[in-house]
Amino acid sequence: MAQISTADLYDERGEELESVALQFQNIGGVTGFSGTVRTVKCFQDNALLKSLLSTPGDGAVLVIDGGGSLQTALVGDIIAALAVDNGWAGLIVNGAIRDRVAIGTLPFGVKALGSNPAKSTKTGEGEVDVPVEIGGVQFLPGATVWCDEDGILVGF
Ligand SMILES: O=C([O-])CC(=O)C(=O)O
Repeated sequence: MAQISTADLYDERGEELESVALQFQNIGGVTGFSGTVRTVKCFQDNALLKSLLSTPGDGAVLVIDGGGSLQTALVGDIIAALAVDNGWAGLIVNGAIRDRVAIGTLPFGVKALGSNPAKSTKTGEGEVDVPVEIGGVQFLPGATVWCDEDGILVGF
């Protein structure tokens, strides 16, 4: 069954939920997705998120706070396919991705600010499952996030 639209969910529960006004692009092959929030905070370096997406996702959505940098891609088609194989529901990337066309064929939700063919560094620097803020909205690990073409809602 299709998930409830974010607009209908907002009408039901708006006061309890936060809505992200920052405009993300819908890049994945699935646009409506939801799940428990997990987080990674990293800057132009994607080794940490790759290792996390190599572990079981159990239907969670990984919120990647790349500081809004569009200088390098944090996710490409290989990492996105890894996430699909490990049972993640989707990614919200406060930053750039690459391999946009290939990611669009995956049965997977990917929202990102944009794309850039330049790759990220691979030092592993960053933090996992810390609170992150995107567009003025806090994402706490363990919260629930709902995404579709209209936007992103987060709450409990
Ligand atoms: O390796 C990277 O930096 C990301 C990438 O291109 C991929 O996931 O395909």
